[in-house]
Amino acid sequence: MTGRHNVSLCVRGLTLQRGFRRLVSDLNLVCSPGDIVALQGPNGSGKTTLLRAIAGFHTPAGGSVAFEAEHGPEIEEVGEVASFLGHQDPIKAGEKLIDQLIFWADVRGARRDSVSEILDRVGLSRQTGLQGGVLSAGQRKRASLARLLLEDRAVWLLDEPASPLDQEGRALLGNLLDAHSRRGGIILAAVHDPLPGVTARTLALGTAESGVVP
Ligand SMILES: Nc1ncnc2c1ncn2[C@@H]1O[C@H](COP(=O)(O)OP(=O)(O)OP(=O)(O)O)[C@@H](O)[C@H]1O
Repeated sequence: MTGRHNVSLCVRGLTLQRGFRRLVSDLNLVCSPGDIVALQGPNGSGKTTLLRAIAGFHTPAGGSVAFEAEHGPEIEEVGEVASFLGHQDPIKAGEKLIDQLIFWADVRGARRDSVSEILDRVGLSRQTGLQGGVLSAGQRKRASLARLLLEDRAVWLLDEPASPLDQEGRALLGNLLDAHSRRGGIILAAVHDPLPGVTARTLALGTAESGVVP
């Protein structure tokens, strides 16, 4: 893992729409290195859509999302600085876990030799040779967390990261979030329950503050 992260996130006047439904109006959000934000709101209020818009997977109806690095070269693509962990894990059923992690390491410019240590960190050292399809739901979530660690991006965009982790998995997640924030990483997480192990500021969607009241 490299040194400290120094990326900031600036969301200005963001408006998000799905079909005829406006989910977010004129949202402003600034995150500095180390910030943790919990996105809260009822089902369908737009938490996933907001994460996807910040990740560059959903085109906003208005406004802008910008990442800025304090030092270093200009950021050309979101993927250089952000990892997105969605509802659906990216684990392929018919491939061994270790091979999938090595593939991600290659694609995302990470070191292959860190894969075993990272799988160990997320409690999957005994599952490395198993096919993705036989992993439990919680093990697949742990594998997604391994991908986050492997990619080592500054900004983590997480959709319900604690689901469906067991108690020990939640404690592990809490440690990872805390360590990421202490290194200057930014975390935005859509949640229905408080994030484990860390104190987050809350951004509530589906309220007058987010510009839309359901
Ligand atoms: N691909 C899509 N096409 C059309 N509408 C969509 C699409 N994806 C989501 N929506 C709609 O956008 C709204 C917001 O969905 P979103 O998944 O962002 O909510 P959420 O706050 O993350 O909900 P939950 O708490 O249930 O995960 C919902 O009404 C949903 O039906």
